[in-house]
Amino acid sequence: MTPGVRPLIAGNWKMNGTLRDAAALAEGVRAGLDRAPGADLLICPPFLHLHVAAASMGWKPVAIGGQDCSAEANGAHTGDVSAAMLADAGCGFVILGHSERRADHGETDAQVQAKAQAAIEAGLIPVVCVGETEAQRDAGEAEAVVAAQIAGSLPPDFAAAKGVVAYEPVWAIGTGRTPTEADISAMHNRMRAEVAARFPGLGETTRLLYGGSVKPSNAAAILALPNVDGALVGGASLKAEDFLAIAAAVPA
Ligand SMILES: O=C(CO)[C@H](O)COP(=O)(O)O
Repeated sequence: MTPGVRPLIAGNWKMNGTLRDAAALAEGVRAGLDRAPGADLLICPPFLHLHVAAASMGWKPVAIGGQDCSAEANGAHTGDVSAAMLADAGCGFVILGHSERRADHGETDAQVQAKAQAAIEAGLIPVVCVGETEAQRDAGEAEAVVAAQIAGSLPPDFAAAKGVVAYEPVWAIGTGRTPTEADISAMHNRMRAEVAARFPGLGETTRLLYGGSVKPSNAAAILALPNVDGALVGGASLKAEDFLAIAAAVPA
């Protein structure tokens, strides 16, 4: 953890479940909140399930987020959802630049930066994802790739808007494989240096999350690492029990 920074445990539900599932999952998280007093919690349902999740929370105290937004404010952009629409639906956050968006939709750093700026202007906190592929790690390029993604994906207002960076090595997502604690530490230390250099006076306390096969059994060790200020959880966030167990693993 980073001294003075309140941890954030975020659940990315991806494209899973029905309205009924979303209501039950959100209610399960809300009902178990007292197990995780040491962290802020964020759930990111699919767009169509945002309203039932928000209603279940009574709009608080678990934050709600989208999984993407348009860089455009409105207009003829079929299929897109604007940042203002997310805010209107009860969101306080939005995940941007997830590796699945970068891979499935060809999103570039410049596009992610534009989306993050749009999110900030709509009053949302962007959670910008970065991370290397397995080939990039094997080639010894992991830190350089992540540093370049940070340089290219974060808009100038990012740190002042309390933007969050999530390190998610692509090869660790949904695979059950995680980097070693030493590798996570090395990457998060590098990320801290990059963000602090880019945003002097603010980047030192920017929340840096780790994501990629986080589960109850490995959460405590990962969350105890310096410069790891929380987690972005995929599969394990689909069970309230597991998500809350991860949040409860935040060091006191
Ligand atoms: O979604 C994640 C959180 O964004 C990330 O992809 C990790 O997924 P997981 O490996 O299923 O936890």
